[in-house]
Amino acid sequence: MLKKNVASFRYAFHGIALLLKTQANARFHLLAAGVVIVAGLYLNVSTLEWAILALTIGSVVAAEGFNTALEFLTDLVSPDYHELAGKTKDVAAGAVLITAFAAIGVGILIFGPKIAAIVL
Ligand SMILES: Nc1ncnc2c1ncn2[C@@H]1O[C@H](COP(=O)(O)OP(=O)(O)OP(=O)(O)O)[C@@H](O)[C@H]1O
Repeated sequence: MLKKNVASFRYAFHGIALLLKTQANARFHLLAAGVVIVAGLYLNVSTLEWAILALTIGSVVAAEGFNTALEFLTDLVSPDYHELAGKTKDVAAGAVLITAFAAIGVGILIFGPKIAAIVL
């Protein structure tokens, strides 16, 4: 049982490594997450704000992961051109974009007033 759980974790971490190795977007999102964490430390965000930032970062990176998994699967099932394959990839990419827009909104709401207080 424990052996199986350890193996499942190993596969999952292999998936994360694959995501970062093959997807420039995922690496960019991780870099952006690093910038957000440094900014959060510098600007003293509250516990609730950290929780919102953690969920936001997680949702963007996870969406990128689902998108990549769908791309792999689509390329396997439909290596040749097919309208449905295109729609699948477009919708998956759109879902990532939605989370990215939401993340920008969260960033503005949390960091905007703190930056304004310093600058203005
Ligand atoms: N098999 C296919 N049939 C039809 N359209 C496809 C197919 N593969 C890709 N496309 C179209 O080309 C677009 C780009 O596909 P691609 O596989 O390069 O995805 P991508 O989002 O650029 O991936 P990556 O993150 O690897 O750069 C898709 O969003 C889709 O509109």
